[in-house]
Amino acid sequence: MGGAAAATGAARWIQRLSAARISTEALERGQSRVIDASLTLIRERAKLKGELLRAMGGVKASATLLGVPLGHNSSFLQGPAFAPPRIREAIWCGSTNSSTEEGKELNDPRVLTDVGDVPIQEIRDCGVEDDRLMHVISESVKTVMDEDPLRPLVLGGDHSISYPVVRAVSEKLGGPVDILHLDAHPDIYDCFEGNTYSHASSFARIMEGGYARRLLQVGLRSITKEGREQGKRFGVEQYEMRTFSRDREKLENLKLGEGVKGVYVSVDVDCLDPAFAPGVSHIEPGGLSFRDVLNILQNLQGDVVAGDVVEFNPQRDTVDGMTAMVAAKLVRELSAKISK
Ligand SMILES: NC(=[NH2+])NCCC[C@H](N)C(=O)O
Ligand SMILES: [Mn+2]
Ligand SMILES: [Mn+2]
Repeated sequence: MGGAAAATGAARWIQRLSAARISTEALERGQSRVIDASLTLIRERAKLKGELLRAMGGVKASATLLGVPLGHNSSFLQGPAFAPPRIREAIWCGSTNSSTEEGKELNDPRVLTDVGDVPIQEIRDCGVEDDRLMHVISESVKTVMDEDPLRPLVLGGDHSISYPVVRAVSEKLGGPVDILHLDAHPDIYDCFEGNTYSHASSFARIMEGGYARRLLQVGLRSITKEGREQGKRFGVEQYEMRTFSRDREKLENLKLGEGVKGVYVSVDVDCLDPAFAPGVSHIEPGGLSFRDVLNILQNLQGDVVAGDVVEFNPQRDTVDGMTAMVAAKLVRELSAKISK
Protein backbone atom coordinates (compact mmCIF):
# COMPACT_ATOMS: atom_id res chain seq x y z
CA MET A 1 0.00 0.00 0.00
CA GLY A 2 1.44 3.37 -1.04
CA GLY A 3 1.19 6.63 0.86
CA ALA A 4 -1.71 7.88 -1.23
CA ALA A 5 -3.63 4.65 -0.70
CA ALA A 6 -3.03 4.91 3.04
CA ALA A 7 -4.26 8.50 3.12
CA THR A 8 -7.46 7.48 1.34
CA GLY A 9 -7.82 4.63 3.79
CA ALA A 10 -7.45 7.00 6.72
CA ALA A 11 -10.01 9.41 5.31
CA ARG A 12 -12.43 6.54 4.81
CA TRP A 13 -11.96 5.40 8.40
CA ILE A 14 -12.65 8.82 9.81
CA GLN A 15 -15.75 9.14 7.65
CA ARG A 16 -17.02 5.78 8.82
CA LEU A 17 -16.35 6.55 12.44
CA SER A 18 -18.12 9.89 12.34
CA ALA A 19 -21.05 8.33 10.49
CA ALA A 20 -21.27 5.84 13.36
CA ARG A 21 -21.15 8.88 15.72
CA ILE A 22 -17.93 7.83 17.38
CA SER A 23 -16.60 10.82 19.24
CA THR A 24 -13.26 12.44 18.50
CA GLU A 25 -12.15 11.33 21.95
CA ALA A 26 -12.99 7.72 21.19
CA LEU A 27 -11.11 7.96 17.91
CA GLU A 28 -8.10 9.46 19.63
CA ARG A 29 -8.17 6.79 22.32
CA GLY A 30 -8.20 4.12 19.64
CA GLN A 31 -5.31 5.77 17.83
CA SER A 32 -3.37 5.97 21.08
CA ARG A 33 -3.81 2.24 21.67
CA VAL A 34 -2.46 1.46 18.19
CA ILE A 35 0.49 3.81 18.75
CA ASP A 36 1.20 2.31 22.19
CA ALA A 37 1.14 -1.19 20.72
CA SER A 38 3.56 -0.10 17.99
CA LEU A 39 5.96 1.46 20.47
CA THR A 40 5.74 -1.57 22.74
CA LEU A 41 7.13 -3.97 20.14
CA ILE A 42 10.06 -1.64 19.40
CA ARG A 43 10.68 -1.05 23.12
CA GLU A 44 10.65 -4.76 23.99
CA ARG A 45 13.00 -5.64 21.14
CA ALA A 46 15.35 -2.80 22.11
CA LYS A 47 15.27 -3.92 25.77
CA LEU A 48 16.13 -7.48 24.86
CA LYS A 49 19.02 -6.45 22.59
CA GLY A 50 20.26 -3.95 25.17
CA GLU A 51 20.22 -6.58 27.94
CA LEU A 52 22.09 -9.02 25.71
CA LEU A 53 24.79 -6.48 24.87
CA ARG A 54 25.21 -5.31 28.45
CA ALA A 55 25.57 -8.95 29.52
CA MET A 56 28.28 -9.47 26.90
CA GLY A 57 30.11 -6.48 28.40
CA GLY A 58 32.67 -4.09 26.98
CA VAL A 59 30.43 -2.62 24.29
CA LYS A 60 30.25 1.17 24.10
CA ALA A 61 28.05 1.53 21.03
CA SER A 62 26.17 -0.80 18.71
CA ALA A 63 24.37 0.34 15.55
CA THR A 64 20.67 -0.48 15.79
CA LEU A 65 18.50 -0.58 12.71
CA LEU A 66 15.11 1.10 12.97
CA GLY A 67 13.05 1.18 9.76
CA VAL A 68 10.78 4.13 9.02
CA PRO A 69 8.82 3.13 5.90
CA LEU A 70 7.38 6.58 5.17
CA GLY A 71 7.08 7.98 1.63
CA HIS A 72 4.16 10.40 1.62
CA ASN A 73 6.22 13.52 2.37
CA SER A 74 8.10 13.14 -0.89
CA SER A 75 7.31 15.84 -3.43
CA PHE A 76 7.70 13.40 -6.30
CA LEU A 77 7.54 9.59 -5.89
CA GLN A 78 6.55 7.68 -2.77
CA GLY A 79 8.52 4.47 -3.34
CA PRO A 80 10.96 5.09 -0.42
CA ALA A 81 8.15 3.77 1.82
CA PHE A 82 9.12 0.31 0.58
CA ALA A 83 12.86 0.58 1.20
CA PRO A 84 13.56 -0.84 4.70
CA PRO A 85 12.81 -4.53 3.98
CA ARG A 86 14.75 -4.31 0.69
CA ILE A 87 17.78 -2.85 2.46
CA ARG A 88 17.72 -5.56 5.15
CA GLU A 89 17.44 -8.24 2.49
CA ALA A 90 20.50 -6.80 0.71
CA ILE A 91 22.53 -6.50 3.93
CA TRP A 92 22.19 -10.25 4.51
CA CYS A 93 22.25 -11.27 0.84
CA GLY A 94 24.41 -14.33 0.14
CA SER A 95 26.26 -12.61 -2.69
CA THR A 96 28.45 -10.87 -0.14
CA ASN A 97 29.56 -11.74 3.41
CA SER A 98 29.18 -10.26 6.86
CA SER A 99 32.53 -8.42 7.07
CA THR A 100 32.76 -4.67 6.66
CA GLU A 101 35.68 -3.22 4.71
CA GLU A 102 37.74 -2.59 7.83
CA GLY A 103 37.00 -6.08 9.20
CA LYS A 104 34.08 -5.73 11.60
CA GLU A 105 31.55 -8.57 11.75
CA LEU A 106 27.96 -7.55 11.09
CA ASN A 107 26.74 -10.86 12.53
CA ASP A 108 28.07 -9.72 15.87
CA PRO A 109 25.34 -7.88 17.83
CA ARG A 110 28.09 -5.68 19.26
CA VAL A 111 28.32 -4.18 15.76
CA LEU A 112 24.74 -4.35 14.47
CA THR A 113 21.30 -5.12 15.88
CA ASP A 114 17.79 -4.53 14.59
CA VAL A 115 14.57 -3.50 16.33
CA GLY A 116 12.33 -3.56 13.24
CA ASP A 117 10.12 -0.95 11.63
CA VAL A 118 7.82 1.76 12.92
CA PRO A 119 4.48 0.62 11.38
CA ILE A 120 3.90 3.91 9.56
CA GLN A 121 1.15 2.82 7.17
CA GLU A 122 -0.76 0.99 9.91
CA ILE A 123 -0.71 4.10 12.10
CA ARG A 124 -1.72 6.41 9.24
CA ASP A 125 -4.52 4.03 8.35
CA CYS A 126 -6.08 4.89 11.72
CA GLY A 127 -6.30 8.54 10.70
CA VAL A 128 -3.21 9.74 12.59
CA GLU A 129 -1.94 13.03 11.15
CA ASP A 130 1.68 13.97 10.48
CA ASP A 131 2.25 16.08 13.56
CA ARG A 132 1.51 13.10 15.79
CA LEU A 133 3.16 10.63 13.41
CA MET A 134 6.41 12.60 13.59
CA HIS A 135 6.27 12.37 17.37
CA VAL A 136 5.80 8.61 17.12
CA ILE A 137 9.00 8.48 15.05
CA SER A 138 10.83 10.61 17.64
CA GLU A 139 9.52 8.40 20.46
CA SER A 140 10.69 5.27 18.65
CA VAL A 141 14.20 6.71 18.30
CA LYS A 142 14.29 7.67 21.99
CA THR A 143 13.11 4.19 22.91
CA VAL A 144 16.17 2.75 21.15
CA MET A 145 18.46 5.28 22.87
CA ASP A 146 16.99 4.34 26.27
CA GLU A 147 18.87 1.07 25.95
CA ASP A 148 22.57 1.64 26.31
CA PRO A 149 24.67 0.81 24.17
CA LEU A 150 22.14 0.92 21.28
CA ARG A 151 22.54 3.77 18.80
CA PRO A 152 19.88 4.34 16.13
CA LEU A 153 20.72 3.80 12.48
CA VAL A 154 17.48 4.66 10.72
CA LEU A 155 16.38 3.20 7.39
CA GLY A 156 14.18 5.59 5.39
CA GLY A 157 11.84 6.42 4.08
CA ASP A 158 11.93 9.76 2.32
CA HIS A 159 14.14 12.49 3.78
CA SER A 160 11.34 14.01 5.89
CA ILE A 161 12.13 11.44 8.59
CA SER A 162 15.46 13.07 9.46
CA TYR A 163 13.65 15.90 11.26
CA PRO A 164 11.89 13.77 13.91
CA VAL A 165 14.95 11.52 14.18
CA VAL A 166 17.48 14.33 14.75
CA ARG A 167 15.05 16.06 17.12
CA ALA A 168 14.88 12.88 19.22
CA VAL A 169 18.65 12.38 19.21
CA SER A 170 19.32 15.95 20.29
CA GLU A 171 16.57 15.99 22.93
CA LYS A 172 17.72 12.66 24.32
CA LEU A 173 21.40 13.69 24.48
CA GLY A 174 20.50 17.11 25.84
CA GLY A 175 22.08 19.38 23.24
CA PRO A 176 22.88 19.93 19.59
CA VAL A 177 24.96 17.64 17.37
CA ASP A 178 27.06 18.29 14.26
CA ILE A 179 25.40 16.94 11.13
CA LEU A 180 27.14 15.56 8.07
CA HIS A 181 24.46 15.55 5.37
CA LEU A 182 25.24 13.91 2.01
CA ASP A 183 22.69 14.85 -0.65
CA ALA A 184 22.19 16.24 -4.15
CA HIS A 185 19.69 18.65 -2.53
CA PRO A 186 19.94 20.90 0.54
CA ASP A 187 16.33 20.05 1.66
CA ILE A 188 16.12 23.37 3.43
CA TYR A 189 13.08 25.10 1.83
CA ASP A 190 11.09 26.95 4.44
CA CYS A 191 7.94 25.07 3.41
CA PHE A 192 8.05 23.10 0.17
CA GLU A 193 4.77 23.12 -1.80
CA GLY A 194 2.84 23.98 1.36
CA ASN A 195 4.14 21.04 3.39
CA THR A 196 6.24 21.95 6.43
CA TYR A 197 7.07 18.24 6.83
CA SER A 198 8.21 17.90 3.19
CA HIS A 199 11.35 15.89 2.52
CA ALA A 200 12.64 19.09 0.90
CA SER A 201 12.21 21.07 4.18
CA SER A 202 13.53 18.73 6.88
CA PHE A 203 16.79 20.62 7.43
CA ALA A 204 14.94 23.92 7.85
CA ARG A 205 13.00 22.30 10.71
CA ILE A 206 16.21 20.88 12.19
CA MET A 207 18.02 24.23 12.11
CA GLU A 208 15.02 26.14 13.52
CA GLY A 209 14.80 23.63 16.36
CA GLY A 210 18.43 24.28 17.31
CA TYR A 211 19.21 20.57 17.07
CA ALA A 212 22.44 21.13 15.11
CA ARG A 213 25.46 23.32 15.82
CA ARG A 214 27.08 22.71 12.44
CA LEU A 215 25.37 21.40 9.33
CA LEU A 216 27.69 20.33 6.51
CA GLN A 217 25.93 19.54 3.24
CA VAL A 218 28.02 17.61 0.73
CA GLY A 219 27.17 16.52 -2.82
CA LEU A 220 24.87 19.45 -3.65
CA ARG A 221 24.08 19.95 -7.33
CA SER A 222 20.40 20.85 -7.37
CA ILE A 223 20.09 23.99 -5.34
CA THR A 224 17.82 26.98 -5.89
CA LYS A 225 18.13 30.60 -4.82
CA GLU A 226 16.03 29.82 -1.77
CA GLY A 227 18.28 26.85 -0.95
CA ARG A 228 21.31 29.14 -0.92
CA GLU A 229 19.55 31.91 1.03
CA GLN A 230 18.23 29.51 3.65
CA GLY A 231 21.72 28.01 3.86
CA LYS A 232 23.18 31.44 4.65
CA ARG A 233 20.38 32.25 7.08
CA PHE A 234 21.10 29.12 9.14
CA GLY A 235 24.89 29.25 8.72
CA VAL A 236 24.99 25.97 6.79
CA GLU A 237 28.31 24.88 5.26
CA GLN A 238 27.24 23.97 1.73
CA TYR A 239 29.72 22.04 -0.43
CA GLU A 240 28.66 21.86 -4.05
CA MET A 241 29.67 19.18 -6.55
CA ARG A 242 30.98 21.78 -9.00
CA THR A 243 33.87 22.46 -6.59
CA PHE A 244 34.24 18.93 -5.23
CA SER A 245 37.69 18.37 -6.72
CA ARG A 246 38.85 21.41 -4.77
CA ASP A 247 37.03 20.46 -1.55
CA ARG A 248 37.86 16.74 -1.64
CA GLU A 249 40.96 16.90 0.54
CA LYS A 250 39.06 18.70 3.30
CA LEU A 251 35.92 16.57 3.06
CA GLU A 252 37.89 13.34 3.16
CA ASN A 253 39.49 14.45 6.44
CA LEU A 254 36.64 15.81 8.52
CA LYS A 255 36.72 16.11 12.28
CA LEU A 256 33.29 16.85 13.78
CA GLY A 257 31.28 16.76 16.96
CA GLU A 258 33.79 18.12 19.46
CA GLY A 259 32.21 20.35 22.10
CA VAL A 260 28.72 19.09 21.20
CA LYS A 261 26.88 15.81 21.80
CA GLY A 262 28.44 14.06 18.81
CA VAL A 263 27.96 13.59 15.08
CA TYR A 264 24.82 12.67 13.15
CA VAL A 265 25.26 11.35 9.61
CA SER A 266 22.38 11.64 7.14
CA VAL A 267 22.90 9.93 3.80
CA ASP A 268 20.41 10.66 1.01
CA VAL A 269 21.20 7.95 -1.55
CA ASP A 270 20.80 10.55 -4.32
CA CYS A 271 24.08 12.15 -3.18
CA LEU A 272 25.58 9.43 -5.36
CA ASP A 273 25.79 9.82 -9.09
CA PRO A 274 22.81 7.99 -10.64
CA ALA A 275 25.33 5.78 -12.46
CA PHE A 276 26.06 4.24 -9.04
CA ALA A 277 22.57 4.47 -7.59
CA PRO A 278 19.75 4.65 -10.16
CA GLY A 279 17.07 3.59 -7.65
CA VAL A 280 16.18 7.01 -6.29
CA SER A 281 13.22 9.31 -6.88
CA HIS A 282 15.27 12.36 -7.90
CA ILE A 283 17.84 11.35 -10.51
CA GLU A 284 20.42 14.12 -10.56
CA PRO A 285 23.55 13.61 -12.70
CA GLY A 286 26.99 14.80 -11.64
CA GLY A 287 27.16 13.23 -8.20
CA LEU A 288 29.63 11.53 -5.88
CA SER A 289 31.10 8.12 -6.60
CA PHE A 290 30.49 5.35 -4.10
CA ARG A 291 34.17 5.45 -3.17
CA ASP A 292 34.01 9.25 -2.61
CA VAL A 293 31.25 8.66 -0.06
CA LEU A 294 33.12 5.83 1.65
CA ASN A 295 36.29 7.92 1.84
CA ILE A 296 34.34 10.71 3.51
CA LEU A 297 32.64 8.35 5.97
CA GLN A 298 35.57 6.05 6.75
CA ASN A 299 37.96 8.94 7.38
CA LEU A 300 35.49 10.98 9.42
CA GLN A 301 36.78 11.59 12.93
CA GLY A 302 34.11 11.97 15.57
CA ASP A 303 31.66 10.14 17.80
CA VAL A 304 28.80 9.14 15.48
CA VAL A 305 25.79 8.96 17.80
CA ALA A 306 23.16 8.16 15.16
CA GLY A 307 22.45 8.30 11.45
CA ASP A 308 20.09 7.57 8.60
CA VAL A 309 20.09 6.26 5.03
CA VAL A 310 17.13 7.69 3.13
CA GLU A 311 15.51 8.14 -0.29
CA PHE A 312 16.30 4.69 -1.72
CA ASN A 313 13.32 3.99 -4.00
CA PRO A 314 12.98 0.25 -4.79
CA GLN A 315 10.34 1.05 -7.42
CA ARG A 316 13.05 2.70 -9.53
CA ASP A 317 15.81 0.19 -8.92
CA THR A 318 17.33 -2.07 -11.58
CA VAL A 319 15.91 -5.62 -11.78
CA ASP A 320 18.96 -6.98 -9.97
CA GLY A 321 18.50 -4.56 -7.08
CA MET A 322 21.73 -2.67 -7.56
CA THR A 323 20.69 0.36 -5.50
CA ALA A 324 19.45 -1.90 -2.69
CA MET A 325 23.02 -3.23 -2.45
CA VAL A 326 24.36 0.33 -2.52
CA ALA A 327 22.02 1.41 0.31
CA ALA A 328 22.89 -1.78 2.20
CA LYS A 329 26.61 -1.14 1.90
CA LEU A 330 26.12 2.40 3.19
CA VAL A 331 24.31 0.92 6.19
CA ARG A 332 27.02 -1.72 6.70
CA GLU A 333 29.85 0.81 6.65
CA LEU A 334 27.92 3.25 8.86
CA SER A 335 27.40 0.42 11.34
CA ALA A 336 31.15 -0.11 11.39
CA LYS A 337 31.59 3.61 12.03
CA ILE A 338 29.04 3.80 14.85
CA SER A 339 29.94 0.62 16.73
CA LYS A 340 32.69 0.46 19.31
N1 LIG B 1 15.11 14.68 -0.19
C1 LIG B 1 15.11 14.88 -1.46
N2 LIG B 1 15.46 13.94 -2.31
N3 LIG B 1 14.72 16.06 -1.88
C2 LIG B 1 14.52 16.41 -3.21
C3 LIG B 1 13.87 17.73 -3.32
C4 LIG B 1 13.56 18.04 -4.71
C5 LIG B 1 12.94 19.38 -4.88
N4 LIG B 1 12.23 19.37 -6.12
C6 LIG B 1 13.99 20.49 -4.90
O1 LIG B 1 13.88 21.39 -5.69
O2 LIG B 1 14.93 20.53 -4.15
MN1 LIG C 1 17.41 14.67 0.68
MN1 LIG D 1 18.25 14.36 -2.39
